Amino acid sequence: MSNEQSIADAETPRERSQGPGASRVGSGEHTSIDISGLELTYGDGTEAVSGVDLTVGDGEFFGFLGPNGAGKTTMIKVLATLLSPTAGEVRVNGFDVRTEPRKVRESIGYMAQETSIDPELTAEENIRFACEAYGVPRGERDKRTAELLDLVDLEAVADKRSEEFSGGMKKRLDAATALVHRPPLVFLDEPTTGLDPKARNRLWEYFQRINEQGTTIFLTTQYLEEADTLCERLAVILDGEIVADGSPADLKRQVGGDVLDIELGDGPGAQARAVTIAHEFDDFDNATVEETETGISVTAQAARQSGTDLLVALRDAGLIVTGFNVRAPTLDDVFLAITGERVDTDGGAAATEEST
Ligand SMILES: Nc1ncnc2c1ncn2[C@@H]1O[C@H](COP(=O)(O)OP(=O)(O)OP(=O)(O)O)[C@@H](O)[C@H]1O
Repeated sequence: MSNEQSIADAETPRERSQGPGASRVGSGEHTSIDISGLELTYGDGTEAVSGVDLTVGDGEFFGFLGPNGAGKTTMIKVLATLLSPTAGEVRVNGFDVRTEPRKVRESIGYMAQETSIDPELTAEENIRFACEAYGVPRGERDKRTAELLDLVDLEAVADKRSEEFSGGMKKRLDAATALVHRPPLVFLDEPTTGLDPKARNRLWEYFQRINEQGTTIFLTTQYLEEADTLCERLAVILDGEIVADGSPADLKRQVGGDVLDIELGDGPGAQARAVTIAHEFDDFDNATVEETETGISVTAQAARQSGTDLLVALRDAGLIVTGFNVRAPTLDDVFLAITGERVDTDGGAAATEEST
């Protein structure tokens, strides 16, 4: 049997936080999320999260990364009280997810992967509906609705049915509905997947604005550029365990050195031979070497100093080097070094934006 609960079970909130930046509720004074020894095993025996310890401070813009199936959505569902932990302690805004789930729900916003807006309703009606569902007092609904339409830049289309909206507009409306009760903490589960860069940028501005106003943000994303731009701190989850935690700059430093990208001319087994030569190279102890589409990529402390020596060694071995570049590591390289795989972002950049 599934241990998943429905957020629709949540009772209408009675107590309400006073808005982004409102004083912290519950016992954890400066901690939005406090997780210790969290385990989540599904009914079929799948261990989706095993032994996670994690703290997210008040007002942080926190990013949670990992390959498909690593356990990101499962973690968000536990934090949003949609799944009950198998073991461990989890407090959200100071409230225990097991014993105080209603208080947790009242104090968070949750933007799931699938938008929850009603296509038959206009933008304004969708926000009003969310105000009702979250128990925003009647006298405040007009002002709150107008504020949110302005915040996500949808005033001009307030009276249009949302089924006519582009993918980016739907996402922005969905984000607005997650905020009607002014939660101090918002979960964004892959909020920009499938959007084109322009639509993505508009959502980024909006997320940055609410974070500047004091809202803590917990974001999962498959776009590492997004995590790099927005997040002050990141954690990487792999097979249900956190394997790295730090600022984007910290994580890049941990990769150890720089990245040397080498392009090779055609030739039988050119890339495989180049990988072997790079591995045999004394200066590149502990280097990460991988084949790329057009050549190889070497991540090593000595990439800058000894890169040309490797190029000479490749030429001496009869390989044709058609180009090379030394650069600082990106989060993509961090991800590769930690998880052994590049992020798969297939299916992204699909929707078109923007008719307004
Ligand atoms: N309802 C379920 N029952 C059983 N196993 C599940 C269930 N939901 C997820 N899983 C498994 O739990 C593991 C973690 O899944 P989860 O969806 O949390 O990963 P994720 O990091 O969010 O991946 P994605 O980026 O693909 O959404 C995977 O092995 C997945 O197959």
